[in-house]
This record gives sequence, structure tokens and C-alpha cells, in this order.
Amino acid sequence: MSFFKKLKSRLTRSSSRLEEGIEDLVAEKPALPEPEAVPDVAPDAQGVAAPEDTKPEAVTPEKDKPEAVTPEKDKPEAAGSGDAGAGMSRPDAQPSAQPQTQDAASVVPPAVPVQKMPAAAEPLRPAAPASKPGFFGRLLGGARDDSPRRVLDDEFLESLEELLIASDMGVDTSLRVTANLAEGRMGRKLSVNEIKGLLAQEVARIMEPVAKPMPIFPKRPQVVLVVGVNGSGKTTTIGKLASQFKAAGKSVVIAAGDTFRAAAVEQLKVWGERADVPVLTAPEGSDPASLAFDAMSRAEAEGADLLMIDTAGRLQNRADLMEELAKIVRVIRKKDPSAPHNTLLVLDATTGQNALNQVETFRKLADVSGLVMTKLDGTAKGGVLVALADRFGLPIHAIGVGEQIDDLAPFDPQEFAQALVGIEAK
Ligand SMILES: Nc1nc2c(ncn2[C@@H]2O[C@H](COP(=O)(O)OP(=O)(O)OP(=O)(O)O)[C@@H](O)[C@H]2O)c(=O)[nH]1
Repeated sequence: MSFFKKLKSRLTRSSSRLEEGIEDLVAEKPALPEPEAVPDVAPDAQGVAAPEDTKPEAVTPEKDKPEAVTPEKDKPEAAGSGDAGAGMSRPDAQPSAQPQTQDAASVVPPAVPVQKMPAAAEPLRPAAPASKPGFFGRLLGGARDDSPRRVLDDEFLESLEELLIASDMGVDTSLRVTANLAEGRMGRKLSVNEIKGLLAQEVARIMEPVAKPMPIFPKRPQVVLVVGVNGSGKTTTIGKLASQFKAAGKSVVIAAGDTFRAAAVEQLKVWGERADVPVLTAPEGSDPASLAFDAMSRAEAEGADLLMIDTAGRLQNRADLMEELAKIVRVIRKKDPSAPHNTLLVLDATTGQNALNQVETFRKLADVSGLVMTKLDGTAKGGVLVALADRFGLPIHAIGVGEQIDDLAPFDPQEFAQALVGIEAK
């Protein structure tokens, strides 16, 4: 199954909430369709927010209109290709927010199959060729849009805002999205499909700038510190990433840094076995920083490409956790002053708006360089990812939609936006 289909089928609860909500809102006050089946929408996503969009809209068929959800040329980052692991990219794609010693010029392509990954200049997604049908042409497959229509009025917009807030998009983001959607369209009759399409465009526009694969550096070992509250999916994400890095030809060492939780260590060992990656452990209750140091020595001695360090997620005592994380960083920096090269914050989508608080907190505890959002399957709170992107602008490297090893993929904003509002892939 393609990841889009998986995402779509597993984001069902978020999708159906938005999808059904929009259908209900339109059904409340149905309007007769326009005499001509002309999509009554702006030509592109930029038009959604652009002031000139307030002028009367052209009545040219949507498929003839120029279409660009977000200017692809503005996207500097490389794609994480499916076979190279979720959300991996070459370092020249996007400098990490972490302190780095290497700069873009010093980066040489790794000698492992990561070379298969697209070069930095390649877009995350292929740009739409000029001849491609417009968004709604594609959305409707060139077919007449017979979906019910409704006049875009204040009442509708308020209800739409509420719907977006209920899907955990957050108040500010929901207001912004609805305002952009309404820009230049008040009083117009929009079909359900058009509203869904415009919503997807708005969501994608917010998500595009943060869809950045995890940068891969030529540094050996590249140290990836993984932080997040207990149960957010750190262990599972490390296991999935390790397996995918391994499949991409990279050698990986895992350090089970949550030494206070025997269950967490055991679980990591299981993932290590699955991924065929060594997992370094330490006696229960021992100093995680000392384990991190030993793991760093082993990774260096073995010439490992990546060292992934799991950490504790006890937020009950933030001062302790902060000190623990700071000590791990201090200790590994004795070996490599540029480490950690990535600090991934793993967030659980089912926590909804609480994920926003977790980002705030962990940014104070560690120098978070990117996010992984897990458990997007089975939650009606998928909109929280939009709120996160809008509020923090931190790179979203990958998303998890299940417990299996291949249920982690690079974050694709357009697929996500379409899946979130319930649009079928074409
Ligand atoms: N449905 C679903 N479950 C997931 C996903 N990622 C992780 N899980 C499950 O969430 C639970 C917690 O995941 P862990 O990886 O143990 O989380 P953790 O952050 O390491 O938690 P601690 O070990 O308590 O520190 C496990 O049962 C995982 O199988 C996901 O993307 N989807």
C-alpha cells in the first residue's frame, strides 16, 4: 500500500471529522449550483492569501489555470526517499538548528547507499508541470463538480473555525486558515469539494516550510539524541529509524539512555534485534551520561555512521531531566564538540494540544532540531500538526502511522493536507 493510502486510511478519524463536518455545514444551508459548472475558487494557493485575490475571479476552467500549491522553487531541502529511510536527507539540504561544525561546503556525500538519496537541489516533491491540470481539475478528475454548494458567509466561516479547532488545529491557526480561505470569496457559492480543496491548500501552505527530512551528516558517528515524554513513541521511532537507516546501508548503534526504566531498555533491545542493530545498555539506575559516553566510544571504534541515544521522558521533575540531558550532551561533546547533530523531539499526536506544551517544555530542556509525530493513526487530533507547524516552524522530519517497522515515513505536506481533509489521491 502506498504511504498516502496508508496515511489516508489511518488518518480516518481526523479526516472524517473534517470531511463530515464540512458536508454538514454545507447541507445546513445548501445553495443552488452556479448555472455553469465553473469552480468558484481562486486559481492557486498563493491567490488564497494574496490581496489581488479580492478581484472578481476569472471564469476560465480550473484545469487551464496555472496551479501551484506552494512555490516548489522556494523549497531548498532534499527529499527523504522511501528507500533511504524516513525523513533522511543529506546535510546540505538544510542546516540543523543544532550547533554544527561542518558547513554545507564541507559536506561530502556519504559512501553508503544514502548516495541514492536525491541531491539537495531536488524538490521534496516533483514540481507540477505547467501543462498539468489545475488543482481542482486534478481533484475532480476533470469531472463536473456536482457536490453540494453553500454561500460563503460569516456563519459558515464561524462554524468552519469551530470545526478546525475541534480537530486540534488551535485557535490562532484555525482563524488564519479560515480567513485565508475566505479572502475574496465572501458571498460566493462553493461546493463541498472546493471547500475541501481550499482547506487542503491552506494546510499544505502552512506545512510546506517545515517538511524537512532529518539531515544526514558525513560526521561519524552522527549523534542523534531522541527526546520526548514517556510513551510518546521514542523507542518505536528509534527502532523504525534504525531499521530504515540500516536498510539504507548505514551502520547504527543505539544507546538505551533511559536507564531508570527496565521496560524501556527491554523494548529497545527488541527493536534492536528486529533492525539487527546493537543496543548498548547499562545497569538499571546507572548514569545515562556514562552510557552515552561508552556508546560514543563504541560507535567511534566501530566507525558507525549513526549513534541514536534514547533518553528518559520524565517531566515530573524537569530540573532533574534537564540536568540529565545536559550531562549527556556535555559528555558526548568531550568526544565530539559538534554533537549531538540532531535532537529529535518525538510527539504523540493523540495528546492533541498538549503536544504544543511539550514542544515549549523540551525546547527549554534541549536544543530541539526537529520533530517526529507519532500515532497519527487512530486519532481525530491530526490537526495539531498544523498548529505545531504554524506556531513553532520546527522541521517535521517524519510521521508515524502505526506500530510496524515501515509505519514511519518522511513528512509530505500535500499528502498530509489531502489526507487530513479527506481528499482522495489522484
Ligand atoms: N498506533 C501507533 N502506535 C505507536 C506509534 N508509535 C509508537 N506507538 C506505540 O506507542 C507505545 C509507546 O511507544 P514507545 O516507543 O514505547 O514510547 P516511548 O516514548 O519510548 O515510551 P517509554 O518507553 O515509556 O519511554 C507503544 O505501544 C508503541 O507501539 C504509531 O505511530 N502509531
